[in-house]
Amino acid sequence: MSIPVVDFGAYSLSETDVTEEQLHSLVQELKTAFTQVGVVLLKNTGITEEEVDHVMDISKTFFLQPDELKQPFLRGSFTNLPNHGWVPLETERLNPRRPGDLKEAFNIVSLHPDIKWPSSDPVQEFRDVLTSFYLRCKVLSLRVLRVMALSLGLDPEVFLNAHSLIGTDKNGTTLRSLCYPPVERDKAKEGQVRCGEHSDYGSITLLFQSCEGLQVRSQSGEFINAPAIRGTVLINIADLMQRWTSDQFVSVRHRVLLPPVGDSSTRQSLAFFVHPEDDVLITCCDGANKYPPITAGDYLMERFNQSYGQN
Ligand SMILES: O=C(O)CCC(=O)C(=O)O
Ligand SMILES: [Fe+2]
Repeated sequence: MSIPVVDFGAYSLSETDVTEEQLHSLVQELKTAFTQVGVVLLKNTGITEEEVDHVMDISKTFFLQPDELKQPFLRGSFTNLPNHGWVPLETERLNPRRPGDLKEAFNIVSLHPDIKWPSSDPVQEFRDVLTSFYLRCKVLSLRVLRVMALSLGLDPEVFLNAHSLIGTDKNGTTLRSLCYPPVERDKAKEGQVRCGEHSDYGSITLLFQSCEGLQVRSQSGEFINAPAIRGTVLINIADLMQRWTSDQFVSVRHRVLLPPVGDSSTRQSLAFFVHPEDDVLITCCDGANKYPPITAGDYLMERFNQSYGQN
């Protein structure tokens, strides 16, 4: 298996007039990718390498600060936003059978003006840079969701209607900036990895990577290295979308292992996890009733409890 690369230029963020013909060809390409592989690399989306670099640079500056400066933003300390904030090293297990993941993260779930942001001298730009990137990812996601609905012969608005409150506390969509620090092999615990194997929880995920390291599991069960091509965004189907489409779109398991011995580099990535509104009831879109209806919010809480060792 290899990950298909699709040119999204005709419907990129800077394009306002996509023709029927161009849209039709994107619909076909994304249908093949999402029904057969579950993942695609999109190029020419309108989100530039420079934008991604800028978000990664300011994020790295934040992560390199001492923990006591990050502590006030700890995940779990924001009222009504259980997933918002800083996730320290080794506190999350995306595969609950492994030790804590060797990664640090910052999750942005809501853009509400009252939320407090890191703003000390070296990270004064953090809020503006991450907010504008969040909004760019939101627009791209909505374009992709439209193409996805068309590819299943559905009303083009069907997924969009369930994603109209992205960036508010009624919707779980999250921009997560991830940082995988250099690994000291002799200190790593048995079975510990950078990011345990898992599938994502929501509709789709957009992923920007600084370098290779991500592995994606093919439908036949082997893990393959995902290329990190500058200027592209990797988009994968997540579990709720698979359920919503009665398994027509397939979500993919993926992971980030430890780097090879002797490689002491830092890895960074930016993941935009797209979710429907919390109160949207997800029922199979083809009427098949293959899975019982569940609200997007209940489904998400169930999955978080597994990753943070509760339940
Ligand atoms: O960092 C990566 O490349 C993958 C991160 C990921 O899969 C996740 O946080 O869900
Ligand atoms: Fe993931």
